[in-house]
Amino acid sequence: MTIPRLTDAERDAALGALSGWTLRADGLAISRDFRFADFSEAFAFMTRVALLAEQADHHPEWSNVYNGVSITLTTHDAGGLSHRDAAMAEAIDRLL
Ligand SMILES: C[C@H](O)[C@H](O)[C@H]1CNC2=NC(N)=NC(=O)C2=N1
Repeated sequence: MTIPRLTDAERDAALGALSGWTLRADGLAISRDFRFADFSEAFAFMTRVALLAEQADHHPEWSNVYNGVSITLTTHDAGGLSHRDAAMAEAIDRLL
């Protein structure tokens, strides 16, 4: 399935509406690092993100070390950022 990439203006608007997310140097992904009290809280968050991802059929690139979770969002089907990344970032932030 082909999904359109955000234009530079759309990307800047999307980033402006998010807090804590940064654009990767190549402009093709956004990332945010999360920190929790302990592993249990971090993994509970990951579980909730996983359920969101399945619902949206849009999946994060992520890693976890103890109480930290790093998430990168990009749209493989678009070869860069799409509205799906912005929507997923907003949905993830609403879990906090
Ligand atoms: C077939 C299925 O809809 C696609 O492969 C979905 C699944 N999850 C996805 N997740 C992400 N991050 N990008 C995609 O392009 C993507 N595509």
